[in-house]
Amino acid sequence: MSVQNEMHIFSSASEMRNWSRQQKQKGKRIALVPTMGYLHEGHLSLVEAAKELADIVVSSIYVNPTQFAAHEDFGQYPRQPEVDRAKLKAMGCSAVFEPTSLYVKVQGAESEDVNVVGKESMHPESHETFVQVERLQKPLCGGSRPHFFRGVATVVTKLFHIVEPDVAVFGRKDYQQWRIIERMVRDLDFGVEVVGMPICREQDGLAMSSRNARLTAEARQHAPAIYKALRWAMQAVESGAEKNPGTIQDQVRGMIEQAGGKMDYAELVDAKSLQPILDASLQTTLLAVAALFPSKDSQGTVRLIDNIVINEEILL
Ligand SMILES: Nc1ncnc2c1ncn2[C@@H]1O[C@H](COP(=O)(O)OP(=O)(O)OP(=O)(O)O)[C@@H](O)[C@H]1O
Ligand SMILES: CC(C)(CO)[C@@H](O)C(=O)[O-]
Ligand code: BAL
Repeated sequence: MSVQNEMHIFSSASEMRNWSRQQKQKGKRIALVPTMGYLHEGHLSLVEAAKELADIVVSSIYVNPTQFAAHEDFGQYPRQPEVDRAKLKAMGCSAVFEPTSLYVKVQGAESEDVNVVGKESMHPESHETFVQVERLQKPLCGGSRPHFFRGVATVVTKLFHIVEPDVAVFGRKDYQQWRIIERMVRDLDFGVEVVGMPICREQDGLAMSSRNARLTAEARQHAPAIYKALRWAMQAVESGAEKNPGTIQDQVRGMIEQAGGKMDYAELVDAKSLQPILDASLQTTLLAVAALFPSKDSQGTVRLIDNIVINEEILL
């Protein structure tokens, strides 16, 4: 543990938990903002929201191997811990949890976490307990990243057990992730309130994402087409001009592909159940997309996700 200008930095789970418990004994309410680092304004908006919801904000920075498959960008994921710490300190975070690993290796094993590649995700063979949110994890990102939400739910469970927050703040850019954590907390009786905050965007509409830093200059210029397509769809449904999910999905795909994106998916689903819909005008609808744009690193592509909620007032 170290203290940088009053901000505590923990790498050990037990030290983190002890500190959290001490704060609770003093009557403090704790908010957790889980991240994978390389922080931008989107992350900082979550910290800002967390400050309003609790007395103390803890942020975690951990690029979690179990939510990556071997062929994905775990190695290329951008990292800048010193800069991140300075940003969190400036935002008034009280503590940062930065574990080196959250997955226990068999004593004496030679390999590091990321060198032991499971069939679907990266974790040491010695780790065998996972949390799965059965139905919500399947559609959208679960289609092309079948390992992903199992890794997310498992690591968020661990973070909740270590930090023991009263409230945890997530971004709705990762809309499916937010819904999955909400459901996990409800189904498994975690005593944590889950809050989802709106998407922060760059001036040209591109959703802020740590992975934007990996885009080529040209791809960065073209990627705002994602948000333009989402806005077009929202306008088309809410004005009554279009309600057929298939037609809207095709248009959105076309607009993103024209900008050089390779589509993973563009889907209209019910905003709560994430199940396919027949008529976009009848319920609050999530239009979620994932598309690949060229990267400047050896991975070749960057997978960007974004979404828009249509007819939001129906759900409210
Ligand atoms: N643009 C954004 N607006 C609001 N919240 C965001 C935004 N980007 C990320 N978040 C939220 O920040 C938290 C941590 O996300 P993460 O560290 O993976 O950042 P990220 O920018 O989404 O990275 P990437 O998409 O490249 O993995 C998540 O709850 C995520 O939804
Ligand atoms: C929630 C999370 C920190 C779990 O690793 C990650 O999926 C993210 O940054 O969105
Ligand atoms: N925010 C999403 C984390 C991931 O793509 O692994």
